[in-house]
Amino acid sequence: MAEILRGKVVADKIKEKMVERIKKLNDKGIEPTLAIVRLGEDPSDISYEKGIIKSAEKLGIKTVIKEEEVSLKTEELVNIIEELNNDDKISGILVFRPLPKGIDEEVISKTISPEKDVDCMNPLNLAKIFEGDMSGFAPGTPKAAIEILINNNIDLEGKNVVVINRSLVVGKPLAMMLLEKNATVTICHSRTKDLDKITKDADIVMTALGRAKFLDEKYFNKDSIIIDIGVSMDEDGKMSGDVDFENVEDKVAKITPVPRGVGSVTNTVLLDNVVKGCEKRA
Ligand SMILES: Nc1nc(=O)c2c([nH]1)NC[C@@H]1CN(c3ccc(C(=O)N[C@@H](CCC(=O)O)C(=O)O)cc3)C=[N+]21
Repeated sequence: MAEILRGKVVADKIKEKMVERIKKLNDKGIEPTLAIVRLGEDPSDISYEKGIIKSAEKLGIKTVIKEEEVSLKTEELVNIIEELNNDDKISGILVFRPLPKGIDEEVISKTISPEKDVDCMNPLNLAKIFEGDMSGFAPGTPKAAIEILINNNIDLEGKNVVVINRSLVVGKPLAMMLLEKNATVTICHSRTKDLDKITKDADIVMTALGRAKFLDEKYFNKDSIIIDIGVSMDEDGKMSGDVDFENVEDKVAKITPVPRGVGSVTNTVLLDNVVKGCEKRA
Protein backbone atom coordinates (compact mmCIF):
# COMPACT_ATOMS: atom_id res chain seq x y z
CA MET A 1 0.00 0.00 0.00
CA ALA A 2 1.41 3.39 -1.01
CA GLU A 3 1.90 6.19 1.47
CA ILE A 4 -0.67 8.89 0.66
CA LEU A 5 0.92 12.35 0.62
CA ARG A 6 -1.95 14.59 1.70
CA GLY A 7 -1.87 18.31 1.07
CA LYS A 8 -3.51 19.51 4.28
CA VAL A 9 -0.64 18.41 6.54
CA VAL A 10 1.79 20.38 4.38
CA ALA A 11 -0.47 23.44 4.07
CA ASP A 12 -0.96 23.47 7.86
CA LYS A 13 2.82 23.41 8.45
CA ILE A 14 3.35 26.35 6.09
CA LYS A 15 0.43 28.25 7.66
CA GLU A 16 1.88 27.66 11.13
CA LYS A 17 5.12 29.41 10.14
CA MET A 18 3.16 32.32 8.62
CA VAL A 19 1.20 33.25 11.77
CA GLU A 20 4.11 34.91 13.60
CA ARG A 21 5.22 36.79 10.46
CA ILE A 22 1.73 38.17 9.90
CA LYS A 23 1.56 39.26 13.54
CA LYS A 24 4.85 41.15 13.15
CA LEU A 25 3.48 42.96 10.09
CA ASN A 26 0.23 43.78 11.90
CA ASP A 27 2.27 45.21 14.80
CA LYS A 28 3.85 47.61 12.31
CA GLY A 29 0.38 48.62 11.12
CA ILE A 30 0.63 46.59 7.90
CA GLU A 31 -2.29 44.40 6.80
CA PRO A 32 -1.29 41.87 4.11
CA THR A 33 -3.89 42.19 1.34
CA LEU A 34 -4.30 40.11 -1.83
CA ALA A 35 -6.19 41.47 -4.83
CA ILE A 36 -7.76 38.77 -7.02
CA VAL A 37 -8.75 39.64 -10.59
CA ARG A 38 -11.20 37.21 -12.20
CA LEU A 39 -12.75 37.51 -15.65
CA GLY A 40 -15.93 35.48 -15.99
CA GLU A 41 -16.85 32.43 -13.93
CA ASP A 42 -14.49 29.63 -14.95
CA PRO A 43 -15.10 26.73 -12.50
CA SER A 44 -11.39 26.13 -11.81
CA ASP A 45 -10.88 29.86 -11.12
CA ILE A 46 -13.84 29.84 -8.73
CA SER A 47 -12.61 26.69 -6.99
CA TYR A 48 -9.14 28.24 -6.50
CA GLU A 49 -10.67 31.54 -5.36
CA LYS A 50 -12.78 29.78 -2.71
CA GLY A 51 -9.71 28.02 -1.33
CA ILE A 52 -7.72 31.27 -1.23
CA ILE A 53 -10.48 33.16 0.59
CA LYS A 54 -10.93 30.39 3.16
CA SER A 55 -7.20 30.17 3.96
CA ALA A 56 -6.79 33.96 3.95
CA GLU A 57 -9.62 34.39 6.46
CA LYS A 58 -8.03 31.82 8.74
CA LEU A 59 -4.66 33.59 8.59
CA GLY A 60 -5.94 37.16 8.85
CA ILE A 61 -4.92 38.11 5.31
CA LYS A 62 -7.33 40.46 3.54
CA THR A 63 -8.68 39.76 0.06
CA VAL A 64 -10.13 42.17 -2.49
CA ILE A 65 -11.98 40.52 -5.40
CA LYS A 66 -12.21 42.31 -8.76
CA GLU A 67 -14.85 40.47 -10.76
CA GLU A 68 -15.05 41.49 -14.42
CA GLU A 69 -16.76 40.41 -17.65
CA VAL A 70 -15.03 37.97 -20.03
CA SER A 71 -15.55 40.59 -22.74
CA LEU A 72 -13.23 43.05 -20.96
CA LYS A 73 -10.63 44.69 -23.25
CA THR A 74 -6.88 44.40 -22.66
CA GLU A 75 -6.62 48.17 -22.07
CA GLU A 76 -9.40 48.03 -19.48
CA LEU A 77 -7.66 45.20 -17.64
CA VAL A 78 -4.38 47.13 -17.80
CA ASN A 79 -6.13 50.08 -16.10
CA ILE A 80 -7.48 47.86 -13.32
CA ILE A 81 -4.03 46.34 -12.68
CA GLU A 82 -2.33 49.75 -12.71
CA GLU A 83 -4.78 50.97 -10.10
CA LEU A 84 -3.89 47.96 -7.92
CA ASN A 85 -0.16 48.56 -8.56
CA ASN A 86 -0.54 52.12 -7.28
CA ASP A 87 -2.74 51.22 -4.30
CA ASP A 88 -0.53 51.11 -1.17
CA LYS A 89 -3.09 48.93 0.63
CA ILE A 90 -2.65 46.11 -1.91
CA SER A 91 0.32 43.80 -1.18
CA GLY A 92 -0.17 41.20 -3.93
CA ILE A 93 -2.06 40.76 -7.20
CA LEU A 94 -3.35 37.46 -8.65
CA VAL A 95 -4.85 37.42 -12.14
CA PHE A 96 -6.50 34.11 -13.02
CA ARG A 97 -5.05 32.32 -16.04
CA PRO A 98 -5.58 31.41 -18.75
CA LEU A 99 -7.15 34.77 -19.64
CA PRO A 100 -10.07 34.95 -22.13
CA LYS A 101 -8.99 34.78 -25.81
CA GLY A 102 -9.54 38.49 -26.42
CA ILE A 103 -6.95 39.50 -23.82
CA ASP A 104 -3.25 39.91 -24.61
CA GLU A 105 -1.73 37.87 -21.78
CA GLU A 106 1.80 39.10 -22.48
CA VAL A 107 0.76 42.73 -22.00
CA ILE A 108 -1.05 41.84 -18.77
CA SER A 109 1.89 39.85 -17.38
CA LYS A 110 4.22 42.80 -17.92
CA THR A 111 1.74 45.23 -16.34
CA ILE A 112 1.66 43.47 -12.95
CA SER A 113 4.22 45.24 -10.77
CA PRO A 114 7.07 42.76 -10.08
CA GLU A 115 6.85 43.66 -6.35
CA LYS A 116 3.18 42.56 -6.22
CA ASP A 117 3.40 39.67 -8.68
CA VAL A 118 2.65 36.87 -6.19
CA ASP A 119 1.92 34.23 -8.88
CA CYS A 120 5.12 34.99 -10.83
CA MET A 121 3.49 36.06 -14.12
CA ASN A 122 5.81 38.97 -14.92
CA PRO A 123 8.74 37.82 -17.12
CA LEU A 124 11.12 39.71 -14.81
CA ASN A 125 10.15 37.40 -11.94
CA LEU A 126 10.06 34.28 -14.12
CA ALA A 127 13.60 35.09 -15.33
CA LYS A 128 14.87 34.94 -11.74
CA ILE A 129 13.59 31.36 -11.44
CA PHE A 130 15.45 30.46 -14.64
CA GLU A 131 18.61 32.14 -13.36
CA GLY A 132 18.43 29.95 -10.25
CA ASP A 133 17.56 32.86 -7.97
CA MET A 134 14.76 31.49 -5.77
CA SER A 135 14.63 34.51 -3.42
CA GLY A 136 11.69 36.10 -5.28
CA PHE A 137 8.14 34.92 -6.00
CA ALA A 138 7.75 31.38 -7.31
CA PRO A 139 4.58 30.37 -9.19
CA GLY A 140 2.02 28.70 -6.90
CA THR A 141 1.46 25.31 -8.50
CA PRO A 142 5.10 24.22 -9.00
CA LYS A 143 6.02 25.62 -5.57
CA ALA A 144 3.18 23.64 -3.95
CA ALA A 145 4.41 20.44 -5.63
CA ILE A 146 7.96 21.02 -4.33
CA GLU A 147 6.68 21.86 -0.81
CA ILE A 148 4.93 18.47 -0.66
CA LEU A 149 8.27 16.74 -1.32
CA ILE A 150 10.24 18.89 1.15
CA ASN A 151 7.71 18.60 3.95
CA ASN A 152 7.61 14.83 3.56
CA ASN A 153 11.43 14.71 3.80
CA ILE A 154 11.76 13.40 0.25
CA ASP A 155 15.31 14.33 -0.71
CA LEU A 156 15.87 15.58 -4.27
CA GLU A 157 19.67 15.48 -4.30
CA GLY A 158 20.77 13.45 -7.35
CA LYS A 159 17.31 11.95 -7.85
CA ASN A 160 15.88 11.22 -11.29
CA VAL A 161 12.75 13.32 -11.58
CA VAL A 162 10.47 13.17 -14.61
CA VAL A 163 8.24 16.19 -15.19
CA ILE A 164 5.33 15.66 -17.59
CA ASN A 165 4.40 19.20 -18.72
CA ARG A 166 6.37 21.84 -20.61
CA SER A 167 4.27 24.96 -19.99
CA LEU A 168 5.62 28.22 -18.61
CA VAL A 169 3.07 27.99 -15.78
CA VAL A 170 4.04 24.53 -14.49
CA GLY A 171 6.64 22.38 -16.30
CA LYS A 172 9.42 24.83 -17.12
CA PRO A 173 9.59 26.68 -13.76
CA LEU A 174 9.16 23.36 -11.91
CA ALA A 175 12.14 21.88 -13.80
CA MET A 176 14.28 24.90 -12.83
CA MET A 177 13.26 24.63 -9.18
CA LEU A 178 14.15 20.92 -9.19
CA LEU A 179 17.54 21.59 -10.82
CA GLU A 180 18.25 24.10 -8.07
CA LYS A 181 17.78 21.22 -5.60
CA ASN A 182 20.29 19.09 -7.55
CA ALA A 183 17.75 16.70 -9.08
CA THR A 184 18.39 15.25 -12.55
CA VAL A 185 15.38 16.43 -14.51
CA THR A 186 13.72 15.00 -17.63
CA ILE A 187 10.90 17.05 -19.17
CA CYS A 188 8.32 15.02 -21.09
CA HIS A 189 5.34 16.23 -23.12
CA SER A 190 2.67 15.21 -25.65
CA ARG A 191 5.27 14.30 -28.34
CA THR A 192 7.44 12.20 -26.02
CA LYS A 193 7.99 8.65 -27.28
CA ASP A 194 7.75 5.68 -24.92
CA LEU A 195 6.69 7.80 -21.96
CA ASP A 196 6.05 4.68 -19.88
CA LYS A 197 9.68 3.57 -20.20
CA ILE A 198 10.95 6.97 -19.07
CA THR A 199 8.61 7.30 -16.08
CA LYS A 200 9.13 3.69 -14.98
CA ASP A 201 12.86 4.34 -14.49
CA ALA A 202 12.38 7.58 -12.54
CA ASP A 203 12.59 8.04 -8.77
CA ILE A 204 9.92 10.73 -8.80
CA VAL A 205 7.24 11.50 -11.42
CA MET A 206 5.57 14.93 -11.34
CA THR A 207 2.72 15.10 -13.82
CA ALA A 208 0.42 17.85 -15.11
CA LEU A 209 -1.02 16.35 -18.28
CA GLY A 210 -4.63 17.25 -17.64
CA ARG A 211 -5.97 13.87 -18.76
CA ALA A 212 -8.03 12.14 -16.10
CA LYS A 213 -6.65 8.76 -14.96
CA PHE A 214 -4.31 8.53 -17.99
CA LEU A 215 -1.29 7.04 -16.17
CA ASP A 216 -1.76 3.47 -14.93
CA GLU A 217 0.51 0.87 -13.32
CA LYS A 218 2.57 0.35 -16.47
CA TYR A 219 4.13 3.83 -15.99
CA PHE A 220 5.50 3.14 -12.49
CA ASN A 221 7.45 0.73 -10.29
CA LYS A 222 7.09 -0.29 -6.64
CA ASP A 223 9.45 2.52 -5.49
CA SER A 224 7.82 5.29 -7.56
CA ILE A 225 6.97 8.56 -5.85
CA ILE A 226 4.11 10.26 -7.71
CA ILE A 227 3.21 13.94 -7.44
CA ASP A 228 -0.03 14.39 -9.40
CA ILE A 229 -0.51 18.02 -10.42
CA GLY A 230 -3.18 17.23 -13.02
CA VAL A 231 -6.71 18.45 -12.47
CA SER A 232 -9.49 17.35 -14.79
CA MET A 233 -12.94 15.86 -14.65
CA ASP A 234 -13.40 12.11 -15.20
CA GLU A 235 -16.36 10.70 -17.17
CA ASP A 236 -18.58 10.91 -14.06
CA GLY A 237 -17.78 14.61 -13.69
CA LYS A 238 -15.63 13.97 -10.61
CA MET A 239 -12.35 15.84 -10.08
CA SER A 240 -9.47 13.54 -10.98
CA GLY A 241 -5.71 13.67 -11.44
CA ASP A 242 -3.56 12.31 -14.29
CA VAL A 243 -2.97 9.07 -12.42
CA ASP A 244 -5.42 6.19 -12.15
CA PHE A 245 -5.19 6.26 -8.36
CA GLU A 246 -7.11 3.04 -7.63
CA ASN A 247 -5.05 1.15 -10.21
CA VAL A 248 -1.62 2.16 -8.88
CA GLU A 249 -2.31 2.75 -5.16
CA ASP A 250 -0.94 -0.60 -3.97
CA LYS A 251 1.85 -0.79 -6.58
CA VAL A 252 3.90 2.38 -5.86
CA ALA A 253 5.71 3.84 -2.81
CA LYS A 254 4.11 7.28 -2.38
CA ILE A 255 1.38 9.23 -4.16
CA THR A 256 -0.54 12.50 -3.80
CA PRO A 257 -4.34 12.25 -4.11
CA VAL A 258 -6.54 14.53 -6.27
CA PRO A 259 -8.37 16.39 -4.79
CA ARG A 260 -6.67 17.10 -1.42
CA GLY A 261 -3.14 16.85 -2.81
CA VAL A 262 -1.06 19.49 -4.58
CA GLY A 263 -4.09 21.70 -5.30
CA SER A 264 -4.87 22.07 -1.63
CA VAL A 265 -1.36 23.49 -0.96
CA THR A 266 -1.39 26.00 -3.85
CA ASN A 267 -3.45 28.68 -2.12
CA THR A 268 -1.26 28.56 1.00
CA VAL A 269 1.91 28.96 -1.07
CA LEU A 270 0.32 31.93 -2.84
CA LEU A 271 -0.60 33.56 0.48
CA ASP A 272 2.93 32.90 1.73
CA ASN A 273 4.09 34.98 -1.25
CA VAL A 274 1.70 37.78 -0.22
CA VAL A 275 3.32 37.86 3.22
CA LYS A 276 6.80 37.67 1.68
CA GLY A 277 6.01 40.64 -0.57
CA CYS A 278 4.76 42.64 2.44
CA GLU A 279 7.94 41.89 4.37
CA LYS A 280 10.12 43.04 1.49
CA ARG A 281 8.22 46.33 1.15
CA ALA A 282 8.11 46.96 4.93
N1 LIG B 1 -2.79 32.71 -12.20
C1 LIG B 1 -3.32 31.52 -11.87
N2 LIG B 1 -2.65 30.70 -11.02
C2 LIG B 1 -3.17 29.50 -10.65
O1 LIG B 1 -2.56 28.76 -9.86
C3 LIG B 1 -4.46 29.11 -11.18
C4 LIG B 1 -5.10 30.01 -12.05
N3 LIG B 1 -4.50 31.18 -12.39
N4 LIG B 1 -6.33 29.72 -12.57
C5 LIG B 1 -7.06 28.58 -12.11
C6 LIG B 1 -6.15 27.44 -11.75
C7 LIG B 1 -6.83 26.39 -10.92
N5 LIG B 1 -6.12 26.36 -9.68
C8 LIG B 1 -6.53 25.61 -8.58
C9 LIG B 1 -5.74 25.51 -7.45
C10 LIG B 1 -6.18 24.81 -6.33
C11 LIG B 1 -7.40 24.18 -6.34
C12 LIG B 1 -7.84 23.44 -5.14
O2 LIG B 1 -7.78 23.93 -4.04
N6 LIG B 1 -8.29 22.21 -5.29
C13 LIG B 1 -8.75 21.39 -4.18
C14 LIG B 1 -10.15 20.88 -4.41
C15 LIG B 1 -11.18 21.91 -4.59
C16 LIG B 1 -12.50 21.29 -5.02
O3 LIG B 1 -12.80 20.16 -4.60
O4 LIG B 1 -13.20 21.95 -5.79
C17 LIG B 1 -7.86 20.19 -4.05
O5 LIG B 1 -7.13 19.86 -4.98
O6 LIG B 1 -7.95 19.54 -3.02
C18 LIG B 1 -8.20 24.26 -7.46
C19 LIG B 1 -7.76 24.97 -8.57
C20 LIG B 1 -5.12 27.27 -9.69
N7 LIG B 1 -5.08 27.93 -10.85
